[in-house]
Amino acid sequence: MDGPDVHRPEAHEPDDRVPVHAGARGPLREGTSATGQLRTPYQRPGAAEMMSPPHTSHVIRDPLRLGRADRRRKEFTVLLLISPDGVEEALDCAKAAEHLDIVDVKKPDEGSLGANFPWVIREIRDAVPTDKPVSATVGDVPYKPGTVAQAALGAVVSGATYIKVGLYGCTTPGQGIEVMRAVVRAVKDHRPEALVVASGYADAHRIGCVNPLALPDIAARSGADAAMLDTAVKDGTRLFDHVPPDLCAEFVRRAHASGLLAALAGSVERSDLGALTRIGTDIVGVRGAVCEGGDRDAGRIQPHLVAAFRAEMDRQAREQAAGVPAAN
Ligand SMILES: O=C[C@H](O)COP(=O)(O)O
Repeated sequence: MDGPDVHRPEAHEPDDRVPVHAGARGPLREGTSATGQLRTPYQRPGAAEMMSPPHTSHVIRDPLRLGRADRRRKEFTVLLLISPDGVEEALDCAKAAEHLDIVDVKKPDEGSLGANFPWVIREIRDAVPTDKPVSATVGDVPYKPGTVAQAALGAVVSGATYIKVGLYGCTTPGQGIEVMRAVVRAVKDHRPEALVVASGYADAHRIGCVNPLALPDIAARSGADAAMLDTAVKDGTRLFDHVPPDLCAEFVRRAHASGLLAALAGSVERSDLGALTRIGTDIVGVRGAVCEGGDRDAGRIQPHLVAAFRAEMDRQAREQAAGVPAAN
């Protein structure tokens, strides 16, 4: 393929024609967009409003009752998804419930999007306040639509209302769409209001899976509700090391153009929040940054770190809504 080191599908291109790999030539590079639209301001279509109470923070929940300043702030409001590794940490999340929006059940020792046990999802659902949606990862999944659909059903039956699928074993958009269509059917047949999240990996070039910028199209064409990026290899490298801010902005633009929520994660730190807020992501997913010592494996989620993370998110939203250039 000529030009940039990865293929960048157009928003509605039938990607299943294209055997897209991020390839072995390295991460996405800043300024290499083939679209030329990266810095074009996009109109957020109000994707966040598609989530109904209690799925949203109060700012997003009541758009019609907002004043002008609040409406502007809402444009920059990001939902905070925190990933505990089990019931104990979920209880710590519950202590910080006022500062977070979504509790995301995973099993980090089984992978970046490692799936936890159904009974853990259920216990966590019971442990966190009922106005906080519980998300569950189905795993870093293989290209096996039947297997993955059944796992996704397990997650929704267990009480999760966001079902996240990491398309680890899919090497083409066509494979991703096949898996996600099966998941959407399995989940929505059981619980139509549940949200399905198609997740790819910012460091796809390291594992040979589907191009991260193809995720919005995969999500849209399979009937999913959100497109997400995380990192597959948790080795200290971060989202922006692999997909720089301008390409994350393109990811968000494509998701919004298809009426999807956009979610970004991958060893995100407080210092990334300025860029993430400007980009307009709807959800930021975090674990390491709110764990003791910043250690997602050995550390445990600390309520005061969740509060501090949220405080910085709020500061960024306020300052950007006011047009003040934020400090980062
Ligand atoms: O879904 C979010 C992930 O759990 C992010 O974890 P991380 O911040 O440690 O990369």
